[in-house]
Amino acid sequence: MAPHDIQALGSHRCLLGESPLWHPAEQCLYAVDIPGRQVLRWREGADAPDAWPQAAEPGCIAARAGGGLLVARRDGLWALDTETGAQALVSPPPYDPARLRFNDGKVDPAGRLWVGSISDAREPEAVLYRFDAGSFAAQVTGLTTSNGLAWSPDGRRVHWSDTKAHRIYVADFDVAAGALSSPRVFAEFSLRTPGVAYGGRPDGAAMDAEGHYWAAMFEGGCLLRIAPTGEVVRRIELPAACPTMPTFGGADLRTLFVTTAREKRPAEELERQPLAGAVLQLRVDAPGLPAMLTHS
Ligand SMILES: O=C1O[C@H](CS(=O)(=O)O)[C@@H](O)[C@H](O)[C@H]1O
Repeated sequence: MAPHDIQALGSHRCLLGESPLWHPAEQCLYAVDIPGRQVLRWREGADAPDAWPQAAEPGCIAARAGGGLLVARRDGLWALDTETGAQALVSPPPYDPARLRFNDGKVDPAGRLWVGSISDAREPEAVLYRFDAGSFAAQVTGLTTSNGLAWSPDGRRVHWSDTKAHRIYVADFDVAAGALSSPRVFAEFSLRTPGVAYGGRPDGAAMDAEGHYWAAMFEGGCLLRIAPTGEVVRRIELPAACPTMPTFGGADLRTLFVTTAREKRPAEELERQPLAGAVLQLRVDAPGLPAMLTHS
């Protein structure tokens, strides 16, 4: 694949794909379809993914050190045995599932799962949690759509976003303690303004080995590569208006896989953008950081 030759991974289309994960031990791609209520896995060369139906919307997944996945669903945190298909509740949710569900999540450099929630009514009642030793501890409150988690290559800075607020934040991170401090705005984007072209809002993200943060811009139809200073240094246009999250994969971690959404998009847009809902793939120069495994 030439640079910026953007293709769909097979013919599968998600309603709202999210949480792409290149499994470092299995060398294959996983993702979720949130409203489609499925965990998906693409094996090398397969057109259609394997699918594990879920009883509630899965917001994100993480690879477990002992094998299988953790699935953060509206109704709690679940273990999924990808060999047998068995599912077991690990923890109930730390919120009211009638109003919130889990959204973006990622494993920190010490193997703890961090996962945030999203408010169905898009009120600022969502929280970013750390899950460790069997319990959730709130780390950031007052969010609307917790998203965009990514650690710097040295593990000393953590980033997250609030999609509705159009902001990405950064904080110092103490790996041993699993604690963030000095949160500040990393990058911010214009809200929708009548008469002005809309650039989208920051959704899921991935970090490359050079310490640049890649943000999917929901309704902006692009990926942004953002330097550690917060400056946007590159923009890659995508053939889908609603990318939701990138992740680095392939043997050299230089293939960027990007989940996208087609749910609730206008019919004329879907006609113009037949790849909406696909997992997109493109080659990039700087490799990404491998996904961490969780010990939970
Ligand atoms: O449900 C979701 O939607 C949001 C986009 S928005 O909050 O509706 O603008 C997306 O960012 C999120 O990742 C997804 O889970």
